[in-house]
Amino acid sequence: MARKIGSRYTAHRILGRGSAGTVWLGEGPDGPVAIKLLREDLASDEDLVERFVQERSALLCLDHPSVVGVRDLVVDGSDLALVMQLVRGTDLRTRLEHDRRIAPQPAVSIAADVADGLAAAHAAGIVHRDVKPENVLLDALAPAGPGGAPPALLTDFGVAKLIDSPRTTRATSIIGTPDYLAPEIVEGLPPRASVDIYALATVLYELLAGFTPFGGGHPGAVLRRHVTESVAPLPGIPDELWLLIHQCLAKAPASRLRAVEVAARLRELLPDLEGLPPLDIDEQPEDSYDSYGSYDYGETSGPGGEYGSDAAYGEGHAEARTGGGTVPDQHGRTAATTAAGHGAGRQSAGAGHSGPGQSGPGHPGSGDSGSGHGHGTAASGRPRRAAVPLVHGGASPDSNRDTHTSMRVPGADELAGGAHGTARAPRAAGEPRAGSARNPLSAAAARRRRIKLGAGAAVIAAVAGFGGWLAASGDDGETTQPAPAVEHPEQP
Ligand SMILES: Nc1ncnc2c1ncn2[C@@H]1O[C@H](COP(=O)(O)OP(=O)(O)OP(=O)(O)O)[C@@H](O)[C@H]1O
Repeated sequence: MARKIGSRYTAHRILGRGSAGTVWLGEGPDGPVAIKLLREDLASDEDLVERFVQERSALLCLDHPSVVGVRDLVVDGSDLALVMQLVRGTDLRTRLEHDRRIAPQPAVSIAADVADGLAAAHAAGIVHRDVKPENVLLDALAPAGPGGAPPALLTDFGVAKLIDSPRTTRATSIIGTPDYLAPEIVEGLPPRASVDIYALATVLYELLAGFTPFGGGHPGAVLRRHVTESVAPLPGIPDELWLLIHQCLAKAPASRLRAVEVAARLRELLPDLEGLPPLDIDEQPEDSYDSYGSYDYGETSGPGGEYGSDAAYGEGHAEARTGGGTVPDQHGRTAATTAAGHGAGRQSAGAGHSGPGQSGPGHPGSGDSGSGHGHGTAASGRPRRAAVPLVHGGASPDSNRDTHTSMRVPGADELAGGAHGTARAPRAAGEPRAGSARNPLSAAAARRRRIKLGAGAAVIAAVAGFGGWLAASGDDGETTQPAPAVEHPEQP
């Protein structure tokens, strides 16, 4: 059923739903558009409406082929709407869930497009802060690029921050998508352009591997891994490509490349990746993951359940996010909004991309930990990462696709309790698990495994502390205004 949005737009039918609202196929004076109609509770938030209007010019000025253009912002009675360029296609999450893994050449082509979009945004002083497959749209009508990849466009600039309301924002809070959060955000530093690079590298890794490098299990465990764990090379990945991903996943923001460099380097790699099949990686959950005391998101309870409780998240102000719509599957991610941090100038705990125990770039297979990923799965019957339900009303029963979550930023001592220097090592399909009786390297591997289990015990203790860390916050953080939506990123 059609409805008017302001005086100039008509919304015809729902294209999909996200955490912030519903996206409609609409019509404006210049033709078809996509209209993101924000949730009523957001639209009735005066502070948010004010920020929405303040952001208007910044959002409207970003004009790039790899960025979904914002055409208009409409404030009309109880309607608050973002009018966008209509992209006819699908989002990258849907594609990934269908294909599970994407071959190197099209994956790199998609990532290069996103890097181009980020480069334009960063040059304009805008940090996205929510780079993830859901926010990458694939244009099915435009001519395909290398490896048949459709052109990719980054969307939702500034939206995550807009809905990050002041009353829920504390200097000590993290509000975000755990899988894609850069370590410095976990440590409470303000997000700079380099957080987008880290998230983009995470997305590229995920396209190639079928899972994110540090994801899986309890969100607290995911955050800890960003700070304390290194990532081992994906089996079979071309060295140059791994080098690039590894550099962009550096713990120290300054060690990461700038978006413009990432785009150029990715495009340079494209010819050599032609014809390569998707990586052959075993992504079954591994029992070693249990040593982290972690949980599969898919096993979390529904609204009001274990992870939906205020106690589990301390501050109890998580916002409901709705999902569903045209994207049929359920995910366990939350938008990467974050409170403006504090203590600028602090070093990342895991500073330096060649920290202790971290696998060096360009050494495929050198990771030595058997720690698994515990990842959920797509429509294939494998367990899935479902959402961490954090509902303050408004989420429909089938809409656990995305949530906002909020946690207290851990102290240095809390982070130091983690498994420093471990490298998560994905296995090639069919390769025996490290330390198993079938593994020809079993003596050394078994020794490492014992060490790992010892570390695991320490981690269980640390995670217990981490749980307290999650539960203990609430009144200790001073209430702050969120950082301005348009930032002036310090280029790494
Ligand atoms: N400009 C657009 N053109 C066409 N379809 C769009 C456009 N923007 C969003 N969509 C579709 O609308 C749906 C919801 O998008 P939305 O941005 O609200 O949520 P999301 O990004 O999937 O999740 P979240 O906002 O919770 O992170 C998605 O399926 C997306 O593919």
